[in-house]
Amino acid sequence: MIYAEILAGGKGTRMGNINMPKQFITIDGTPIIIHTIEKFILNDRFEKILIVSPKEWINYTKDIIKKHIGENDRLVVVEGGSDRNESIMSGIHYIEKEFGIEDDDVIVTHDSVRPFLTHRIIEENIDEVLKHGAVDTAIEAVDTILQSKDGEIIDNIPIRDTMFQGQTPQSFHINTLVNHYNALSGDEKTILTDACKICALKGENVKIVKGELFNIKITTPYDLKVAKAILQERISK
Ligand SMILES: Nc1ccn([C@@H]2O[C@H](COP(=O)(O)OP(=O)(O)OP(=O)(O)O)[C@@H](O)[C@H]2O)c(=O)n1
Ligand SMILES: O=P(O)(O)OC[C@@H](O)[C@@H](O)[C@@H](O)CO
Repeated sequence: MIYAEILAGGKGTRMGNINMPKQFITIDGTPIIIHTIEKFILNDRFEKILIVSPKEWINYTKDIIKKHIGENDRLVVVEGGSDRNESIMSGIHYIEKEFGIEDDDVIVTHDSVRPFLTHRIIEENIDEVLKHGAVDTAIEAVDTILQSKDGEIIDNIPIRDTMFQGQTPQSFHINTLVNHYNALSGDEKTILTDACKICALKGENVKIVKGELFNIKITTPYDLKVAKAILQERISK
């Protein structure tokens, strides 16, 4: 089976002083998370689309889905976890409990706050994850990337042609992801900034799907302004 999991379990602290997690802020009258869910609903290859939300926002999430999308049997709201990867696992536990997990079951995970992903990106994630254990979405680095441990002195300037910037979706054979995650040490878990790193750390080949420059993650108030501009100028169409 092919599942989608939209990650909305975060609080959005870098967005500053807001009265709700950033995924619920509206752009053009529609909450960011709804813009994102709408992209996934359009793809009928997903059996279920899980949305992980903070415990205290579950009812609110269900309410706005009802208001903007209506009843949809494929959408399921699940409680998130203490960090991003724990939220992914929380969705997977739900799948295991409700449906069981077969070796060929795959999951396409995506940040709720990246509403500008395209149909092509979703389709390529599905096609590639059916062939590989793990898939990341990335764009070629435009700037030269500097490496510095102390933020003062440059240690290394890697060859730019080999540098990419990771986005989401990130897609996995569910059992592969769970096995690698469970094999991580506590120290390894602390350095994770995404789920593909779980697989990369454990030697799994992670296939790259081409992302888009406009597939931004809305993290700060600046990103919110950029997101409004992307929508108004129809840059992501
Ligand atoms: N426990 C968590 C933490 C994050 N996320 C989700 O992961 C995505 C990317 O994370 P990020 O942008 O860091 O979101 P927040 O953790 O909400 O932001 P901040 O770090 O500023 O608090 C977001 O859609 C967020 O809701 C999640 O599902 N569960
Ligand atoms: O919470 P952070 O903003 O550090 O990380 C989020 C990331 O995991 C994710 O959105 C992609 O950027 C993956 O590369």
